[in-house]
Amino acid sequence: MVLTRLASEPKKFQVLLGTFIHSKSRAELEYIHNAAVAVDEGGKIAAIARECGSLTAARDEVLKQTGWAEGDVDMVECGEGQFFFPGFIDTHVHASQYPNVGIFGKSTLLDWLEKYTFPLESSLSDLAKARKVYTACVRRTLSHGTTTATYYATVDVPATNLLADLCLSLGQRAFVGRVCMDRQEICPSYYRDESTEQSLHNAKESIAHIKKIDPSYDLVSPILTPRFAPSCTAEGMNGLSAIQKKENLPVQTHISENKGEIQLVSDLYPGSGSYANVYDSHGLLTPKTVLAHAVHLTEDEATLISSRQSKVSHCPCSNSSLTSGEARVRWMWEKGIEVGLGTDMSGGYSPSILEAARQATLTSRHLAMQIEDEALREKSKLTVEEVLYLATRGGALCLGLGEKVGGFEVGKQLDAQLIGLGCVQDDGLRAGEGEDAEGVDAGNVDVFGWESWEERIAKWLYNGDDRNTKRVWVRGRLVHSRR
Ligand SMILES: O=c1[nH]c(=O)c2nc[nH]c2[nH]1
Ligand SMILES: [Zn+2]
Repeated sequence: MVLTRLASEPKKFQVLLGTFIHSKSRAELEYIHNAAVAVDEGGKIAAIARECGSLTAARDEVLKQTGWAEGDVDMVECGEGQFFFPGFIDTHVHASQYPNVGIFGKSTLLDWLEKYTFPLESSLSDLAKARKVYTACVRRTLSHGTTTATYYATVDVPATNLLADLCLSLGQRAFVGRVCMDRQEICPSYYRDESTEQSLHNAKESIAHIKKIDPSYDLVSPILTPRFAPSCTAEGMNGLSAIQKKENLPVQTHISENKGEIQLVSDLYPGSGSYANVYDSHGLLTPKTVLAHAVHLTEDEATLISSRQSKVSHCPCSNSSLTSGEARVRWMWEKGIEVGLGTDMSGGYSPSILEAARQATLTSRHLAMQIEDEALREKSKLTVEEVLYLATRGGALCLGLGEKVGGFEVGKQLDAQLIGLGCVQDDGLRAGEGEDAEGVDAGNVDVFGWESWEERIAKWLYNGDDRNTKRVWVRGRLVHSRR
């Protein structure tokens, strides 16, 4: 089958034809074959025709349902070995740290911040440099299928606003956070807010900018971003909580990533009882709060976080790179906490949520190896289906986007990726020898033709990369194409 190019002047409507795969539940993927998804001019899914026997029948059915004339529609058809998958959701990523991916040596969190991270972030007050870094970051993450990213920018307001502008123009759904660091004795003198008052003022400035460029926060939303408890004062956190309540905004921060960090929090907030209590007593544990890492949470902290309906971003690449530890996803699920995935660049070494999903399975296996009881050990391992849920619907729920994105349903927006795997022919070569049918390198995944769909997905998870991400759409707009 031939994949139709989108015309440079897109038509009003689109119909995607082929196989659609998405999470039905945490445990189960749904495979919808011979299907058509109709997308309206606003990027919303208007109709779906499922299991029609052939793509022609699916196309006819969806045109009948919508009443659209064929001439008004751009058709996008899966090629051999291709399928549509929901766009990935990165619930925790530092756009400002993108140039440092892979550069962490043997450091752990607190020395890594001092040595690698604060100097880079502070240098992005140079707007030309910020433009270069942020453009590369947004383009790179889009190319890996990340349709929604929850970004930390820096303390600098103009650079943060620039990141929001770029997300809007490049078409990535994003939460953009100006980083609050108002605790003078902890934050480096060259990289911090001048005062608590200034910190809150700057947070509001960034919110006002985003409101101006995207008044309904349709694509880009501000997110309140106290860096982590050690870098913020009590007054600063209380002030952010007041803004949160007034504006009903999301919040992101870090929690319990590293033992030295936890000790620092306990020293700075004596009598608080726990790291989670520090945020809670300053009004920052809300249903719209995403807490990154949560590696060393206690039972009581998990119970508190669950009772506040706050969410957790699991960042396995980062937790391994900075030797922070292993977050217990299934334990958090059992506590009733919603969990998504974060790349946490550049604590994490990769811009890819597929890589984060892969590492989530491996981290769960490292946890399993510490369990004596065989049944419990098996249960603790995360499955392919579960980590792909974390990467899509789980992330959407963490960000309050569960009704908008994360799967293929009528009424949701089309945030999706077209995945192509390499099809091995009878001579052992792939079409075009080393290239797929489109003349583009199909990457590491060789499909021999006898694999079930479940096996193809497992091969994609464990060996896939951005070469398999052929097209990416956000709100129906084509935002990345490998051609
Ligand atoms: O992984 C992390 N990355 C950061 O930039 C950071 N700041 C505080 N705590 C952090 N953890
Ligand atoms: Zn982080």
